[in-house]
Amino acid sequence: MTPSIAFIGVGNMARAIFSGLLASGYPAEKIIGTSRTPEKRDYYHDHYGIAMLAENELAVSQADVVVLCVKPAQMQSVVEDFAAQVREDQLFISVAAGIELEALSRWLNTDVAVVRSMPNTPSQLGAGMTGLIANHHTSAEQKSWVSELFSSIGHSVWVEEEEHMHTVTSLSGSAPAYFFRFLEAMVKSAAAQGLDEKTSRELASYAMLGAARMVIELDEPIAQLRKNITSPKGTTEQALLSFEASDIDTIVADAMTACSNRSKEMANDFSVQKNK
Ligand SMILES: NC(=O)C1=CN([C@@H]2O[C@H](COP(=O)(O)OP(=O)(O)OC[C@H]3O[C@@H](n4cnc5c(N)ncnc54)[C@H](O)[C@@H]3O)[C@@H](O)[C@H]2O)C=CC1
Ligand SMILES: O=C(O)[C@@H]1CCC=N1
Repeated sequence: MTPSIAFIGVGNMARAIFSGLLASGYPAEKIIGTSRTPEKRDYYHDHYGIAMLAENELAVSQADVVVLCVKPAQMQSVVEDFAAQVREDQLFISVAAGIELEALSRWLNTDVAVVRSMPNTPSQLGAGMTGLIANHHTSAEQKSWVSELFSSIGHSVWVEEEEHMHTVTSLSGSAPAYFFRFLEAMVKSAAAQGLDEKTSRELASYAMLGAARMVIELDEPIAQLRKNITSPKGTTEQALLSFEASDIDTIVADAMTACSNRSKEMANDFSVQKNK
């Protein structure tokens, strides 16, 4: 039987996941969303055909699987508000950055299966990448169902150590924004060279997509793929020399470290020590 899934907090990430699920054939009548805003409830019901409820408690009581999609700062009060409704046969999946399994289990206050995920917004096109880790109440069967769920909207990877979720956040959860920022800079530079935005956007984004596909589909080191484009005394060499002059490794490492560090700070804010 297809499990019913409740999305608590319907914003960017919840919409990305359930629209990906619907596109992959998940039945709309098995999806519930919650929102406190009547207009948003009407909109999501009308556009996606899913049930939209005002009460998180009611949605949780009707679901087999609950996907927690509110912002990290809201998570504790949202979860504690419905914790009395939780049944031990349910499965909870959090998408929140920085919130550890221990904190989620503490707020749920029941020996229930909890999966911490770090998805990304390309999930809405079936092109997502999600990092996953589960608590010890999660059965092998539940983990396999979660793998299938996230595979229907892209790819997923289980990590061994919860600490690795900080790195996952900086590598795939937040990373689409880095690539958008890179594209924005490219389109801006092309405009300065006189090319219109629509044409620049198409040229640069297909170059990005093609490069990503080469990394994924060809079994070659990334550095070799780069070298294959870089003719001695050619054009690419000049662009890459410019990146090296700006110390691209440091620019990227600093950004990824800042991202992971913020995730660690958020974990610390909700840790058991801090909440004693
Ligand atoms: N946006 C992204 O690319 C990613 C986001 N995440 C995680 O997803 C979660 C949500 O992020 P976004 O979707 O970007 O934020 P968002 O602000 O778009 O969505 C959160 C939604 O929760 C709703 N909400 C707040 N309190 C509520 C309550 N008591 N009951 C019901 N709904 C409530 C808000 O109205 C909002 O629509 C965060 O925890 C974030 O860390 C994870 C990976 C990627
Ligand atoms: O910026 C954030 O906190 C969320 C988590 C990963 C992507 N967006």
